[in-house]
Amino acid sequence: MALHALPLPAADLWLDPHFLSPTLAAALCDDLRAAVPWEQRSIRLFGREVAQPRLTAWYGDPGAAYTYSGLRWEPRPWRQQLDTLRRRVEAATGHRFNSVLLNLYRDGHDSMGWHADDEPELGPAPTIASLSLGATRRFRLRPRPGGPAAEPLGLDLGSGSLLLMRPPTQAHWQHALPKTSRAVGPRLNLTFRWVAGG
Ligand SMILES: O=C(O)CCC(=O)C(=O)O
Ligand SMILES: [Fe+2]
Repeated sequence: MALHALPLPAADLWLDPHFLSPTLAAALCDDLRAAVPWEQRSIRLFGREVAQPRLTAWYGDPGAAYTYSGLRWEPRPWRQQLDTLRRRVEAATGHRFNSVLLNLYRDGHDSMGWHADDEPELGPAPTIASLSLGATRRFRLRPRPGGPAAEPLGLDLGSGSLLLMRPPTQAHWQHALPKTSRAVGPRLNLTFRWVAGG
């Protein structure tokens, strides 16, 4: 029940595989899947609208608006249970967060491509706390072009795990949640963030 440091050069990465109990994690996963107004957003890719291969939702303090893949997102007001989770994550990490992006990966076809969370709203040194619920999926990290001469890393993020990415992780590494051909159930991921102006 504590974060431990993962040895990765030019990064500051911490993992608690058992941040939430399996029972609480499963209950939260079921409840959020049912209660959140999930949307499938599109991103503009080479001038074409492409549906994201996952469902998303965005909650936060008033004014914590965020531009994600060229889209401006106004946050929904905190659900009680998300606010409670935020407070727990803040206590465990020692960082403050004013918003959370929820991703629902319905099955192994849903995914997230390689990226770094380095949008201007996140400031020069973003800290991101990532809570996973439901099916275990492999989260991958690789050095950014010109980044450290280091091997890519794969982390199996299980239900109730908390991953903390502190600076300079986003500056030197990219991450992704690849598709899998394994039969997997739904996975929910919550990334708590601090958005400037919120
Ligand atoms: O689903 C995950 O574990 C990663 C999500 C992520 O990278 C993001 O929301 O920026
Ligand atoms: Fe990310």
